[in-house]
Amino acid sequence: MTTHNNTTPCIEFDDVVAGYKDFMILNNLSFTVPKGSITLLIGPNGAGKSTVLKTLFGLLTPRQGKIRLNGDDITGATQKDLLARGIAFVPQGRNLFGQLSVYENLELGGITLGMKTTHERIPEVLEFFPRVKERMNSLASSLSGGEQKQLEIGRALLLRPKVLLIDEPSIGLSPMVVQDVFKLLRKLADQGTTVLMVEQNVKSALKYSDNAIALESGRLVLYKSAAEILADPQMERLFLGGAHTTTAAAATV
Ligand SMILES: Nc1ncnc2c1ncn2[C@@H]1O[C@H](COP(=O)(O)OP(=O)(O)OP(=O)(O)O)[C@@H](O)[C@H]1O
Repeated sequence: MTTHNNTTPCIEFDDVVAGYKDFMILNNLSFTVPKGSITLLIGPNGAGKSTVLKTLFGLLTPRQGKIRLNGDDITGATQKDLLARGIAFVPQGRNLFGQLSVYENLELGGITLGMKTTHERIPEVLEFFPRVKERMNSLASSLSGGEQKQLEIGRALLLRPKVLLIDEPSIGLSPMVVQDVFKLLRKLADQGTTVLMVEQNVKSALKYSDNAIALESGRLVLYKSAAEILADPQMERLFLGGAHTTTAAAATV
């Protein structure tokens, strides 16, 4: 949680409807994510949090509405275009090539950059993760869960993303490693990266976030600053997975 006052919109969802085949998950969803902030997506299982990230990363095409990045319409843009515009996605779970080395996994992350740039950037990314750096030549599958997640984040950082989408980074990590991941995200946001994160570990994540958006059935039910939520005596209800609060009606959207 910081005292960021930057309200320049980076990501805008404008009346977005999106889903799988004929089943719509996001229902007329509108919100704005300010530049250089960490915004946390919260809500019960199946609310559509991951679907927001997937839609933003071009894995789903909105059926209706607009998505904008720094004012540019990116609705329906290809993943290649979105990567070129600086959007990186760290999905839920493990997404490494276990039988390749740590270094080779990083090389693959830089495939759109070309090998020269990738090799220049790998050392700078590894500076964020000293333990991963020590294991540079080990198989990715031999890293601990926390180190593997750090490597995945490092692979995304190779692209020097302007927007980092990250889905449940804390899964399978010890509380201390989770704090390290959140601290790193905070540092990146303070340097200007816009972070949109899905995280079940709400209370802990809020401490490092600027704003939170609560979804229910693909609809926005609350948009508040992290500070306000943390100070709200009813906030525990959010952490139990139900985003219905009496504050929802008064939410600032
Ligand atoms: N590939 C898919 N095909 C069809 N339905 C899907 C697909 N992926 C997700 N869904 C459905 O979309 C809905 C929203 O899923 P989503 O993963 O966005 O929820 P979430 O809020 O991230 O939930 P969780 O906290 O459980 O991860 C769920 O009902 C889910 O079953």
